[in-house]
Amino acid sequence: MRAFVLRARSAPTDSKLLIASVGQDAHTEILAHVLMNAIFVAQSHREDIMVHLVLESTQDFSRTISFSSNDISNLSGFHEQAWLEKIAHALDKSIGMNKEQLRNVEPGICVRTISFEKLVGELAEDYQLYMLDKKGDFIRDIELAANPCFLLTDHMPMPKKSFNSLKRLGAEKISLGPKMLFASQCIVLIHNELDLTL
Ligand SMILES: C[S@@+](CC[C@H](N)C(=O)[O-])C[C@H]1O[C@@H](n2cnc3c(N)ncnc32)[C@H](O)[C@@H]1O
Repeated sequence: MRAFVLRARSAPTDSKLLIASVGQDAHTEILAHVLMNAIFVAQSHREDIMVHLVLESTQDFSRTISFSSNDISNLSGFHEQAWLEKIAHALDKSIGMNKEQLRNVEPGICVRTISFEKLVGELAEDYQLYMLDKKGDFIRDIELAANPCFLLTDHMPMPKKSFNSLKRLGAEKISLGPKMLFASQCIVLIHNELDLTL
């Protein structure tokens, strides 16, 4: 299983705001781009991929929306709008949830009121964590674990205090090269590196 976590610090947990923020300062289109590139290939989808989107601009709790590529069905198309609809629907389903609860939204999609820190603490039990960082070890100079989980951010960088807790969880910093890329572009390159080793 390959997992990707997008820490979307500027993404609203209100579905209407989320949709209204496409192309605006919060750049919520990033979430759809990440899902597109993590899960789809031409005319098909990848197997054994988990994507966790953590939306942190909230009045109550962060929302972690998790997508399992093996189980998702009835998407309305291979496009960003289809993913934004799924995210908005999950957010609507999460209204009224208390802290650290889970709700199944539909096959392959669930929403939880857990924080980024709590999520990565759980993931560290099953995955080797890799934090994407231009100053990390170049991806081709290391051997990636069989069960990698890649941690990315939106346009707002990871807060400094998160680095120490991630280090304690064994997270390694990896780089994809000298250019600052979008999170979704990082995902394409990571998939390709792993595809080449299969
Ligand atoms: C648009 S970047 C985030 C930019 C953010 N303002 C910053 O300064 O970190 C989105 C994500 O891609 C990762 N990223 C972008 N280019 C990268 C590269 N060349 N190597 C590794 N990670 C990269 C960043 O670490 C971040 O997780």
